[in-house]
Amino acid sequence: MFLKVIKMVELRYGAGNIFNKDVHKIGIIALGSHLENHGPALPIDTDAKIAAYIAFQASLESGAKFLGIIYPAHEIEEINHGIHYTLNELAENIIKTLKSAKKYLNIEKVIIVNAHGGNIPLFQCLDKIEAEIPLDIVIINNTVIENEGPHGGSGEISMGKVLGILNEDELHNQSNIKVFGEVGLSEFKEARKKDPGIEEGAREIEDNGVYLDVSYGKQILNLAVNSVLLDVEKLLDY
Ligand SMILES: Nc1nc(O)c(N)c(N[C@@H]2O[C@H](COP(=O)(O)O)[C@@H](O)[C@H]2O)n1
Ligand SMILES: [Fe+2]
Repeated sequence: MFLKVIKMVELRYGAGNIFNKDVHKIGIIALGSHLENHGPALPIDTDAKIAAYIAFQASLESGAKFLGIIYPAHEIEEINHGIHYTLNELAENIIKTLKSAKKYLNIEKVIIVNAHGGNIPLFQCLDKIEAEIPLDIVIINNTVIENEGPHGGSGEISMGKVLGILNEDELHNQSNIKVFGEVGLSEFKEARKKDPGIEEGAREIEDNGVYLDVSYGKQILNLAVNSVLLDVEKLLDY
């Protein structure tokens, strides 16, 4: 049997352009959706790429550890525009991932950057997640969802242009909700009845269509990155 000798190494936690040496205890992980329709102009993993951009940018600017991205996503049953999983399966996957971050990277606090509206009910599982992993704190940051407007609408189109994932040749078709009913979640009548936010988003697409505004896209992304940086500063104070 080979004894694995772990050589003790003095790690330079304070090195590099970081907030301070304690940021290494903080992990930032992205959560979106990889498999859902966002109209003809945006890819099916738009939410995942937006979440990953915000999480990675915030980790670069703060020095906190970028923990990658969660694969599964949840969605309410009244909305069927992609492949989604139960809240329990999503929570179990997050617990497994964060346990691994604790074990291998000694992460003590985590910020989950969520960019998919269907994951919002994850809040209900926060106690379960915190109870099952030996971490101090888990924050779920939904800032980008609070500011982006309708599903596949002008906010996501404009962020998509900034990120280079927008197909501009299809922009004129994006608001054709007879064909692409997922835009603005317009075709999901039950969801519109149950959630005034979804109804408002659908009406916006029906009344105003979809437009591209690069500075609007940059503004939403910067707001989201800055809100994650604020969460990092809050966690450093604990
Ligand atoms: N997809 C979704 N599921 C829900 O349960 C929601 N409440 C919402 N909310 C609205 O849709 C936008 C999110 O679209 P993405 O899925 O993030 O692309 C969000 O801005 C709300 O307007 N969405
Ligand atoms: Fe989504």
